[in-house]
Amino acid sequence: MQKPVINVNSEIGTLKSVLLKRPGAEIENITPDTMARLLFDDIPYLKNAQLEHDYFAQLLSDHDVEVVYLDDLVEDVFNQSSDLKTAFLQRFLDEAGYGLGTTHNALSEYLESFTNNELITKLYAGIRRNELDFTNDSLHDLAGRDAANPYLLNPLPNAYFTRDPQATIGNGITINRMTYKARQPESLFSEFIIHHHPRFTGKVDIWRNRDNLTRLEGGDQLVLNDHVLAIGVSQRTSSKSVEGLARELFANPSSKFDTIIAVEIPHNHAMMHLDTVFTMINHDQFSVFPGIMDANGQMNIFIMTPGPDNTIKLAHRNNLAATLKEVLGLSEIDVIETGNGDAIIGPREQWNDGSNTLAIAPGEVITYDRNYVSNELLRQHGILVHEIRSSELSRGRGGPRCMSQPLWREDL
Ligand SMILES: NC(=O)NCCC[C@H](N)C(=O)O
Repeated sequence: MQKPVINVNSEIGTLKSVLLKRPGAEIENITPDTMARLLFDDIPYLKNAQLEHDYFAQLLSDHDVEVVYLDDLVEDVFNQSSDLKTAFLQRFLDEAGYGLGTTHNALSEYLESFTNNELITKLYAGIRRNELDFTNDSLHDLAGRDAANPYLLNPLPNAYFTRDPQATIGNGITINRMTYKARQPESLFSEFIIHHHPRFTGKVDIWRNRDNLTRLEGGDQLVLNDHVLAIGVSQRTSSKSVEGLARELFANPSSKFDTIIAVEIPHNHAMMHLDTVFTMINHDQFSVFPGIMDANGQMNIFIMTPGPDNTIKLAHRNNLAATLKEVLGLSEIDVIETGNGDAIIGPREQWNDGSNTLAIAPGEVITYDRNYVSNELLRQHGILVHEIRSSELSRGRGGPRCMSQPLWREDL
């Protein structure tokens, strides 16, 4: 492996480079009827969502963070090679259920008629059934047809949550098999740029690839330090994936990771990933939503470490703070409760991603402005908090950590 191009050995090291996706036309293809399966609870107003996102990007740039747009990287590769573009389109259509037949041919021809920039916008935005005029005379298409769906190609409105389709860990990455159909195409883009963009080709360890059939999402993958990960066992990440990743990381000589804490959280939409209820904000400070614990403050946590002959040792724990102290070698930690642990404010602010902080340096975070109780509490605990506007972005149920994929953090 050459000089690394990805370096993420913590959740808090000074952020130097990050992958974003600005919300685009895909947001305007959410309707009340499709909202639930597209994993939205409301329809954001695109113009303001973009303004809010641009503000987020500007704040990052102002702090010396390189902002890289995922779709720009895809376009770079399309511009370099029309063969790679065609192969990508074929795979995209194949996974959408149009491997061959009349619809495949019509869609292919339609997509190839755009400039590369427009094409990428289109792939994210989706294609409506009535956008193309063709006669469907293929059994292949008739069999797989879902006439109730207004789209031939579904929009990908969750693409601005760049945290989830892949996850950077150390000098490598996992390219994730997403849980729901609504998000599965997103990691095709990640796979494409990691394999083909000159910034990454041959320079990144791929810890786990997209061909795995068990679900894994980046919102559940937290890099606590240069050898310890926390991974949520959640609505989106299965225990099988956590074990598979542990096997890979423990056995691969390029990996320094030797401890994974698998943290079981409730399986629901309000807290679909571990980072919606738990983030690291300083060496010894964490934001936690207490609703993930039972009335006695307990939960299911498994510490995984390498055993003899490629086995994995499992140790059960039930207290999050005690487990963090144990695996991070800390004598004390500061657990800051979302909404100050209040029975109403806590769940309200968690719903709008009050726990989902993005650390840009130790003790310095970006949060949504609407979570003012949690933000004030963070300040009282000595954290430097930068607030971003959040009326529209929050409607997709993800916050600053969800909207960002670090590519480089300074080592601690
Ligand atoms: N890491 C995150 O928690 N990402 C937020 C993803 C929200 C998106 N609407 C989803 O349900 O997948």
